[in-house]
Amino acid sequence: MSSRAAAASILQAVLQHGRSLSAVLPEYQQQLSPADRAWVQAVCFDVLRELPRYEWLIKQLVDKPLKSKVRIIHYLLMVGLSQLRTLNTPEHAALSETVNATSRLRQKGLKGLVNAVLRNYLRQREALETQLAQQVPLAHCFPRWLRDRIETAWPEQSQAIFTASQQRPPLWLRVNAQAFTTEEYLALLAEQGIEAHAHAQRPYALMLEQPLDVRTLPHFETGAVSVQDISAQWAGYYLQAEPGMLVLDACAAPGGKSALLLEQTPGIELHALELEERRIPRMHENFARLNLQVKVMQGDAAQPEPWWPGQLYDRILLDAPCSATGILRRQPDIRWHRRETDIASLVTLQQDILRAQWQLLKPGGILVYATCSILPEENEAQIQQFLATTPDAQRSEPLAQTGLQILPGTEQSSHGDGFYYAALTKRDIK
Ligand SMILES: C[S@@+](CC[C@H](N)C(=O)[O-])C[C@H]1O[C@@H](n2cnc3c(N)ncnc32)[C@H](O)[C@@H]1O
Repeated sequence: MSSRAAAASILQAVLQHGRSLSAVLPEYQQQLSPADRAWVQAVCFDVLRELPRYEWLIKQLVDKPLKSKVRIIHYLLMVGLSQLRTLNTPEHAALSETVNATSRLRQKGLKGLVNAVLRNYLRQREALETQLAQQVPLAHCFPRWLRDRIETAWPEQSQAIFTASQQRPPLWLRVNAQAFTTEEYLALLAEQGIEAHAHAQRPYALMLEQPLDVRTLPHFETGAVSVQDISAQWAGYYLQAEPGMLVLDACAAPGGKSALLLEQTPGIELHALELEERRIPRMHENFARLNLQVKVMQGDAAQPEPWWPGQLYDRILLDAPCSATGILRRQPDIRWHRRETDIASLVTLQQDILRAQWQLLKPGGILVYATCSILPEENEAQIQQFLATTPDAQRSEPLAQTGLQILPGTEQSSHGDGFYYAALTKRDIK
C-alpha cells in the first residue's frame, strides 16, 4: 500500500468509522517502511488537528460533496492538501503521488477530480489561506462544546491552550535513578551529539532538543531512560513515599508512574492495578526492561473486593481515567470522538474510584489524585466535592491550599502536558 493511500484509509477509519487513531495507525504502519511510517503519522496528525480547516477547504474546492461510496477520496484530498499546506512536500510529488493513490484506492475514475482540486488549491492558495484564517480561526479546530468549556474555565489562558494543543510535543525523558545520575546521562548523550537539558525542579527529567527514535538512546534497552512527559514526573514528589511503605498505583497501565516511584524510592513495596487486561502485557514489558519488581493486579479500582490483598496502603496514586483534554496534542482524534455527555460520566467514575480507594488508605496515609485533564469538574471541583463529603480527608503539603492545575502552553507547564494533582491525607478521627 502506498503511504498516501494508507493515510487516507486511516483517516476514514478514524473519522467515518469512529475508530481510535492509536489503534488504527499501527495496523497500517506495519505495512510501511520506517520513513513512510513517520510520514503517515505526520499527515494524520496534521489533518486531525486542523480538521475543520480541511473540511472548509474541500467545500471551496469541490463542487458537490463526494458520495458515501467514494468517501475515501474525500480523505485522500485532505492528505493531498496536507502535503501542500503543512508538510512542504515538493508540489510535483504531492500531486502525482496523490493522484496515483486514487487508483490504489480503486477509484481510478476520480483521478481527474483529485488532480483538479489540488491544482486549484495551488492556483488560489494565497486567497484561500487568507480567507481560511478568518473563517476557521484556531479555536474552531476544537469542537464547540470543548472550546466553550476551555474558554469558560480559562478565559486568560485559552488561546495559549489552543495553540499548545496543536503543536508537536517535545520529547521528555526520565533518567533511571538506579542506573545513572542526570549529569552522567547528559554526558553520554553529549558523546553521541544529542542535545538535551535538565529540568530545574525535577532532578531526573531531561528534554531532548530534537525528537529521535528512543531505541537509539544510550542503554535504552537496559533501562537507563524512559519516555515520560515532564508533567507526569511530578507524581512521586507529591506522593512522598518512603522506603518500607506499601504503595498502590490504582490505575497503572502502561506503568510509567509506577516505574518512576520505584526508581526514585527503591525499597517501597508497589502494587500496580489495571482494569484492562489487554493493557497489562505492556506493563510487564516496561517493568522487565527497567528490572523493577512490581505486583501487577488486574481489577476495578472502584470495586476492591476481588483483588485487594487485605492490607491498607501507606500511599495511593490515583491517576484516574479522564477526558485527556490535557494531552490533545498527543491524541489529535480524541476531540472528535469525545462527546460532551462523556464528561459527566467520567466525573462519576472518578468519584466512585476515589471513594473506594479512600477506604484502602491507612490513617495518616496520603492519596494523590491526578488526571491529564484541564477541565475543573474532573479536577479541583471533584476534589472540593470529595473534601466536603469526606470528614477524614484533608489536603496535604505541599498542595495544602489547592490542587495544582498545569495548563498546556503556559510557562508553568515547561512545554509539558496539561495535568492536575491533588494530595490528600487521611486524618485519624477515632
Ligand atoms: C491515565 S491512565 C494511567 C497511566 C499510568 N498511571 C502511567 O503513568 O503510565 C489510566 C488507566 O486507568 C485504567 N482504568 C480505567 N478505569 C479503571 C478502573 N476502574 N480501575 C482500574 N484501572 C482503570 C485505564 O485502562 C488506563 O490504563
